[in-house]
Amino acid sequence: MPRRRSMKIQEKLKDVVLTTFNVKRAFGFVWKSSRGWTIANLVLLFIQGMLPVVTLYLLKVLVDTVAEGTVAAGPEAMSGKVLIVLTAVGMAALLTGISRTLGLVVNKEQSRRVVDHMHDVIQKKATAVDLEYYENSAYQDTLHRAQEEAVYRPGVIVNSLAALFRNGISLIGVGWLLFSFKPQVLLLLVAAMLPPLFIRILFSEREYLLERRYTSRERRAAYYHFMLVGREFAKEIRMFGLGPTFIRRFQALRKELRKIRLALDLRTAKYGAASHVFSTVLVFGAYFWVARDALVGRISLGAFVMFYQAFQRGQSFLQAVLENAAKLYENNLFLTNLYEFLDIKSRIAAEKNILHTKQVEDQHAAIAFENLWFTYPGTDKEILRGVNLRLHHGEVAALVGLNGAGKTTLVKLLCRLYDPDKGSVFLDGTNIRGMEPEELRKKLGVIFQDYAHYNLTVRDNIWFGNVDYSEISPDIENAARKAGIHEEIEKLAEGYNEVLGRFFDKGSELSIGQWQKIALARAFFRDAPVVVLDEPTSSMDPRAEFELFSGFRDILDGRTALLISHRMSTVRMADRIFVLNSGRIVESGTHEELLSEGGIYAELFETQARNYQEREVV
Ligand SMILES: Nc1ncnc2c1ncn2[C@@H]1O[C@H](COP(=O)(O)OP(=O)(O)OP(=O)(O)O)[C@@H](O)[C@H]1O
Repeated sequence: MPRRRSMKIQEKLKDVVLTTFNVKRAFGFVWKSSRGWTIANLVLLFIQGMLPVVTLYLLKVLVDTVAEGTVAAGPEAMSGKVLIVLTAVGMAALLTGISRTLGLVVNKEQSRRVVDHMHDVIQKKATAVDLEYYENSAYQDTLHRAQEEAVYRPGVIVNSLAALFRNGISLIGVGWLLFSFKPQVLLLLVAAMLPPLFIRILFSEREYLLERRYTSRERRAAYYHFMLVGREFAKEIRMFGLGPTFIRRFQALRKELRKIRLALDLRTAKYGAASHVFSTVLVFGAYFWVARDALVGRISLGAFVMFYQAFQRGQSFLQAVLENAAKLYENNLFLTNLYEFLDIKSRIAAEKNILHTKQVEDQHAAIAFENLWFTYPGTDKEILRGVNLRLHHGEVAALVGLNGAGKTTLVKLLCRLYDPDKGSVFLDGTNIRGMEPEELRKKLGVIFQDYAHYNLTVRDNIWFGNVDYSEISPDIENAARKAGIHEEIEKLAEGYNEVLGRFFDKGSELSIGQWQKIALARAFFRDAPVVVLDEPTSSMDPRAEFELFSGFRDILDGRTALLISHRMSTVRMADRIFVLNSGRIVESGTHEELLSEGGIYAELFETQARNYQEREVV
């Protein structure tokens, strides 16, 4: 039993040491962010580390010279020597001050660079992970933890390493001085520092585990804060009087988190205080011992002063070394959150073993969905259950179905934001799983129902549809014309350079219908062979919708289009209409064909038509 216990302790110790010095990756971030500044920092640290040892030695020389002067040779004979030693002490003090001031500047700049570099690393990863992760709460927890910690922890690690390095150098020098006088005192010094270190490491780990356990609660509190201060919810919060409720919920969550953290802090303080009592007793024991040696004349006065100073300074160097080692451990532990995030693998990538081309007959299809089955990860409801659908080149197709039928899901599979559980999607006869996702997405001009409102210029909003083109491309205007928004943009004070939304100063807010037209312009600017529009006119007035669709085929100019809409006026102009129901395509044909079939489409159409007529009668 004791043997097993000692093995466990050994393993834990190994684990702690490995975690503490697992600095390669963190150092890599720092090195990449600023090589020159890192080198400058290291040089300054070395100088700063050496200076205290030099100063201590000069102190010994000074005291001994003064003592020699007063006792033996007389003050005049020694004053020249004292002056030289004092000048050296002064120079060392000056150098210490200069290197500290320079060190501060270098350190601040280096930290800023590290923070910016870490933002870059996180942003690149966040834009590369599969969409699936954004719709998954475990991922949101990981992202939250990575963002909370990652930006500043590598910088802190480097600072801890730097302090470890600087204090380590001083400690080695001071330790050597102490050891040469009285080796036992050095051992006492080390023994005094170990219990506080142990407590620090133990409670760092507990804090880390606690933060992991409460991430989702922390995120929930952050969500209430986001709703309370963000614009998106501002209207409803006022209309429904939700402010006090949200504030109460936020406070309750924060109070709970505060209570848990305070309990841990109190426990840390309790054990920390006990360990400090132990250290203090040892340290004062050592002082007493050395003072006795001086009293009985076993060591010189200079040696006693140096010894006393060296012991005091050695104590603070050792404390700093251990403190920084503990910090390294803690920060590395927290950086695991970042590594967990950075190590997320994207599943969506070009697959080499995929059979690229289908049978000859299907090569004529612009898009082909073949027997698609799909369930969202982490759920068990089959959304698509064997979808077969083929669109010809240049065809304008419409997809209809009840809310939740899976229309948007089908588009997500076409864009490879998800992969189906079974079945395949072909674009121009090529299995999309064999294509690089970026290449595939370049061929698709898609606007989702929840399109983005970029609070940037009109030009940016349209240009983002294809950033491979010039920012001042005349096609930006052409796209706006096609979407029926050009005239309205011209009326804005700054035209295409007007900032949209109210996020920034002097931004112009648009109506939802106008935003929708801007999003459409973005899709048209993409200039992709396939255009997919999910509810493109849901917020447009009937005239805007009519104008858009009466010129729609000209706009498409031979491109293939898939429209998803609940508006039958949009749907009926399509060459072919597909009805998605219970995870399958259950009807397909032209508007007239489907009406005469008398199925789901006919029912949807007639319900809408009746509704309009009734409203007109009323
Ligand atoms: N990220 C997701 N995770 C889990 N389930 C989802 C996710 N997105 C959608 N669903 C579910 O998939 C089903 C189909 O959703 P989808 O958005 O494809 O429907 P839709 O036909 O486009 O509906 P609507 O007409 O309302 O836009 C819905 O039942 C929805 O609850």
